[in-house]
Amino acid sequence: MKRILIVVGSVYGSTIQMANYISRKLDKYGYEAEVTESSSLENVKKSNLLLIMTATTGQGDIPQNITPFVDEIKESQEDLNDINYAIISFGDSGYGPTFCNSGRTIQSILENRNGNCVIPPFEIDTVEYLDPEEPINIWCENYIDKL
Ligand SMILES: Cc1cc2nc3c(=O)[nH]c(=O)nc-3n(C[C@H](O)[C@H](O)[C@H](O)COP(=O)(O)O)c2cc1C
Repeated sequence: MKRILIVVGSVYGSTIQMANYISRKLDKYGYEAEVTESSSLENVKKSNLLLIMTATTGQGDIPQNITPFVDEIKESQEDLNDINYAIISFGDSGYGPTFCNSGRTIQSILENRNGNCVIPPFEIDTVEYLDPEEPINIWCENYIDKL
């Protein structure tokens, strides 16, 4: 069974709700998903896929709850070619140039460490959806078979 580690960056909790929602869906598809707000490279290596789901805070900043995790990846000297990852970002287009910047920053850190991006970065403009689960359903329809 494929293990998926979902690391969530959130300030107000809505991204955690979406992570729990996707986790339940992944379980139904036969994956073993774990949702966490704090993880480590060691944990990532025990999983088949690292799925980062993150909000953006401040002016394009990464939520504090995942900065230790992101810093560990950034400061690691390892080649992370064995690590498969995907990123789903949540933001608000009203923030203009910093829209979903947290996900973009993490994407570039993982690219620099040579991680293996298995699904194109997916950016959700939360103000576009009345039903917050809708973009998650779209992501699953498009990509679940690529996990
Ligand atoms: C103080 C504050 C700053 C924000 N800054 C940004 C930003 O720079 N870029 C962006 O795309 N969204 C920004 N957002 C929107 C959040 O990323 C978005 O609402 C997200 O869904 C919140 O997720 P959470 O409930 O998990 O924290 C900001 C929201 C707040 C309240």
